[in-house]
Amino acid sequence: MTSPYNIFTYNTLANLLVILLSSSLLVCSLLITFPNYVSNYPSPFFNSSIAAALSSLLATAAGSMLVLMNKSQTKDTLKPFLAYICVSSALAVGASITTSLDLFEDSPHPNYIIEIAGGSIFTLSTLTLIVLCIPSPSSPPLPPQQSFGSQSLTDLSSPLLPSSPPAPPPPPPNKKSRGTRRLLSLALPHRRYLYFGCSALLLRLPFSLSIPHFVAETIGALNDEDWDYAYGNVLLLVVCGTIDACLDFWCVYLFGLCQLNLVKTVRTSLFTRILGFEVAFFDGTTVGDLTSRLNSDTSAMSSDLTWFFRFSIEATVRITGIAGYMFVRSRTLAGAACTIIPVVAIVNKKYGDWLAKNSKEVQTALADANSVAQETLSCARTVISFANESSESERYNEKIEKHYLLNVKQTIAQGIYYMVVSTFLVNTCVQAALLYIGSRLVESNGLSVSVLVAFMLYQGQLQEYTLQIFQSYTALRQSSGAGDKVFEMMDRKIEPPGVGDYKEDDNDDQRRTRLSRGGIRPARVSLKNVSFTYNSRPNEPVLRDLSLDIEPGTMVALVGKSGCGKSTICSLVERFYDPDSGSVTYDGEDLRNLDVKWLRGSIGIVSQEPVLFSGTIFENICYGLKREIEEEEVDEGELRERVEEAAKIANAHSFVMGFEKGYDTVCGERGVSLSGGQKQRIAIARAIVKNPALLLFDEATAALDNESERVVQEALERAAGNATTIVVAHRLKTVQKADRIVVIEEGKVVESGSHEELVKRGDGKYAAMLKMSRD
Ligand SMILES: Nc1ncnc2c1ncn2[C@@H]1O[C@H](COP(=O)(O)OP(=O)(O)OP(=O)(O)O)[C@@H](O)[C@H]1O
Repeated sequence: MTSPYNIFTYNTLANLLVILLSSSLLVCSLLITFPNYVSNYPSPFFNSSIAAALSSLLATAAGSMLVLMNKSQTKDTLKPFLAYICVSSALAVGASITTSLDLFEDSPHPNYIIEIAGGSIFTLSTLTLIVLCIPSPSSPPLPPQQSFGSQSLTDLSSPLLPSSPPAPPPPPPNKKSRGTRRLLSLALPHRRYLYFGCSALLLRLPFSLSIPHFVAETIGALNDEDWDYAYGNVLLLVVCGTIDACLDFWCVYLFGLCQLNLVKTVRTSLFTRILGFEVAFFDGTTVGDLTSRLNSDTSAMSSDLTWFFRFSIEATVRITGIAGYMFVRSRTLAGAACTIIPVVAIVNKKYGDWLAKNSKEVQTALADANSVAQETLSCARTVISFANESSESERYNEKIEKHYLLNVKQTIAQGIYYMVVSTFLVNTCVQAALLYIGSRLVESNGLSVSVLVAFMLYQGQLQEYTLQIFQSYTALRQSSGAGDKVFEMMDRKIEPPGVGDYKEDDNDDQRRTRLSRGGIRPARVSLKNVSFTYNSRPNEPVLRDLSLDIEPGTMVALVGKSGCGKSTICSLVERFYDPDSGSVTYDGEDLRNLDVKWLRGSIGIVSQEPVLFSGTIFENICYGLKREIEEEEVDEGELRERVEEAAKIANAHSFVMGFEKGYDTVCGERGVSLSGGQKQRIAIARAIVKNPALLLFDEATAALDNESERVVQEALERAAGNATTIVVAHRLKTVQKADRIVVIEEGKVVESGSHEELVKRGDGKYAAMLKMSRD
């Protein structure tokens, strides 16, 4: 194993060596260039020495940047150095070719092909070097399972599940580059749009690039009073411009399509992932936060990513083409036009890093504001009834103000960036320098006016696309800021009771056959020496060494003071949480060995506040048969029959038929258009329509008035007919028919027996509770 000390020495030496070499090259080139320029002596080495000077200047700047950026000394930092040395050599080759071209300068047929090749190598090398400098030097490869690659949607989350045996912990990643690389890999499944988009782009570029040339040629022809040539160029401009415009549609459409698909994929995979999280995760996360992740973060990360591909490709091709054209027409002016590139690279790198950090904060602030809005709007009735509208508005304003201030900061930074880079450096300095050098060349008859005009037009484009290539990088960093938050959630380890952690083992088929529908039912449920504490309150144990055995087909009622742990027992039976010690078994099998989806599918639950979905009554009852419907196990007629049968047992059929649209009546969001008792009866129908082996009624009648309670209680008793039933109840009169009543106190079973047995005891806890409730 290489010691960190060795790597450090190697990296530092490599950097120093490269800087030393390129600096000497720079000094030599300047020594040749300046005397030539000052004396205006037309040396054959004049232009090429400028190129050599520039390339070595770039090499020096890039080398220094690498040293500055090389903070983490990992093995991967070697890669950019090797690439850097290769690119530096390419620069030197480019410069030498350009130099050798001057030897042909006096020949009657200058070799333009070699000139173009020399210029292109120079430009491409420069761009490659800068692009290489931009990412952080240490970018450890993604472990294969974390790369999205061409994986399917479900595959996106599957690698993140705990595996058996547990994988060794991954090495600490470089978050910055990992996020960006992972973001880029997201586009891979949609690469066909990118391929076609890029083809359309490459096809249109020659037409698009030729336009300034025709403009310059027309102006030159007007100057020479060559009218036919001028009109011919105008015609060519119109033809090329029209073709360019038609192909532009396909570029916008295909890249846009890629973006839409990207957003869709990220959203659905994130949504699936979130639904797989364990219940404890939802205890500590607000809905607003999650919707923010799903809406703004996913669209922020995807929108810039697609345009990154488009603009970086377009800009690279345009820059190469323009630089090639410039080097053919005047290498001196071309060299001057390219000097700005490394400066823009450095400024952009700094700006991009800052923007990524700030954009993460902006997204967090927006998520906070969303949480408040979501919470307030979902409890609008309560807010209004307490006349707290203004204080809630104030709370939202505070959060949105923070978001606003962060955006103001970003806008100021944006303003400074455009002022310095775009307006001052590019528009002012470079234009003035080119006009000055160009005028000197025109004065000494080294250049025609039409070439200078073409240069001025092309240099505008050159600078614009140079900026664009860096801005697309900046946008990528910005989207990776939002992407980090999405990936954080994607990578979040699912704790055991989540639905996403299920791993089949050899015994599963056996178990499922034994326990599947038609197998043992109703179910037998046992809790053996169960102790449990919620993670969010580690110092407050809820259940303490609790044991409870529930015979198949019996109804067991859990009673006790508020907060003694009754609902927690139901949550453990549903495997929303795992006990800290002891075990919960279902037909003798520890819940941890069962497919959690299958387990929950065999349990029907009715809680105190049933949540109905916004669809029709029929759809709400069918919700309990989702799997069967998806797998086409029930046909439409059978479905109607089962729904009506369940509704009849739940005492819901008659009131549903009283509605004008019957089962097609819309429940409204969260069932607002139904009364509490009606909602509860729909919820009972929903729970029993799947014919569950175990029914959990968690204070199902607690919120109802006497009449509704009676109807619902009747429904519950009828529904309990075929299943093992656990009833949690406050009102003792609702549990008197239970086979067994279990009294819980401080997380322990303190008494158990039928109503009659417990009453007979006289001095027991139940008898006392009963007496109190009658008083
Ligand atoms: N998600 C949670 N996170 C942390 N603590 C919780 C959570 N749910 C319940 N608790 C705490 O656990 C204890 C038992 O709660 P549980 O809901 O099981 O009581 P309960 O007997 O059903 O009460 P009630 O009859 O009032 O519904 C309480 O102190 C409660 O505050």
